[in-house]
Amino acid sequence: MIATESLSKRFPRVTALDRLTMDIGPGVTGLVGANGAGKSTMIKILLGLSPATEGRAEVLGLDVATKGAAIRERVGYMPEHDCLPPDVSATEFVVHMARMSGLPPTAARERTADTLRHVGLYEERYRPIGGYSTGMKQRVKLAQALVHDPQLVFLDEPTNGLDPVGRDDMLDLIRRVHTDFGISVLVTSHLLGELERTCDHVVVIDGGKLLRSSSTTDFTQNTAVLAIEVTDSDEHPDGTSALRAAFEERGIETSTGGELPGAGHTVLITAQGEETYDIVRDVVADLGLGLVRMEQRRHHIAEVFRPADEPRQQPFASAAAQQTGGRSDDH
Ligand SMILES: Nc1ncnc2c1ncn2[C@@H]1O[C@H](COP(=O)(O)OP(=O)(O)OP(=O)(O)O)[C@@H](O)[C@H]1O
Repeated sequence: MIATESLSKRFPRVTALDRLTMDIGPGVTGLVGANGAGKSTMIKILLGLSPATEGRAEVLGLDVATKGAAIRERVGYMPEHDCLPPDVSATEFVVHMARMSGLPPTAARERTADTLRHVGLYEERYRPIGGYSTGMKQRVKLAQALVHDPQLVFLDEPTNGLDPVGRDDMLDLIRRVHTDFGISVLVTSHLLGELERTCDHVVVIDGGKLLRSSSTTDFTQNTAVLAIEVTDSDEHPDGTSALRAAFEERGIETSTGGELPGAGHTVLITAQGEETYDIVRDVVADLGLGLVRMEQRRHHIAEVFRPADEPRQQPFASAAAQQTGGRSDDH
């Protein structure tokens, strides 16, 4: 779908993209990087709106240097910043964008109604956009990117400014753009964590350079940590503590499951090999407890780039910012 080869973009004072080579297939792909990493610059080059300084890129097999108009016919674009006219309704605006894309009047109206229904704006579609919430405005921007039924959409920071619930809704919507309509998606974010459940593939850039390009499952490989949850019993009213004590007696270090709800009932141990599973089975049986869950923990994408001993190299927003949906330099 997208291929770049040694792509660079130099502004007088800054190199926004530095010899970046990548290959992106169909599906939902996340382009992740801190603010200023070069994400928006990449999208503008891929749309043929801004020329690269060197290197080349193709979108849907079309050269960005010479086929910009043909690319924009086939690709939808949701820009990062607010760009909506306040005095017109979502219907008027999206119909206008559909007409600009070349749809005849009737088709434009029909596609607009369908698309606004899909993004969850059907009820409010005749109200002026100026009175919309941030989440509703983001949906209008998404609708205008989809209205001409593109093969691919570029979504630039679509969760920007949304609260955690609004972000989850938007991420679900993005996933459905692909599953319901077969449209491939390139979505940018400065929050690694939010792309984990949305994207099939993640490309990470920092300072205009490619840090990593992998499928999401490669990022989230199994760890050696086993999470175990047991029932309580009459003999052991606190089954979790009894289990921890039994492991410690056998020289197996334990910890609890972290901050998540219910984590206090989860015991974590490090698997040394297949025999660890037998040990767990025997320990739980000896205590007369019920085994509720035993599973291998998976990495979270953000952990891959947040090694505990190298916090200064972590190029992305802090975990706290990820949880609150905040960003340090909103603009
Ligand atoms: N037209 C321009 N002229 C000069 N410098 C620019 C221009 N556009 C972008 N830059 C610089 O290029 C670098 C990459 O910017 P870009 O907007 O692509 O980053 P980004 O990853 O999209 O971040 P953000 O989410 O903050 O927009 C930044 O240092 C930015 O200041």
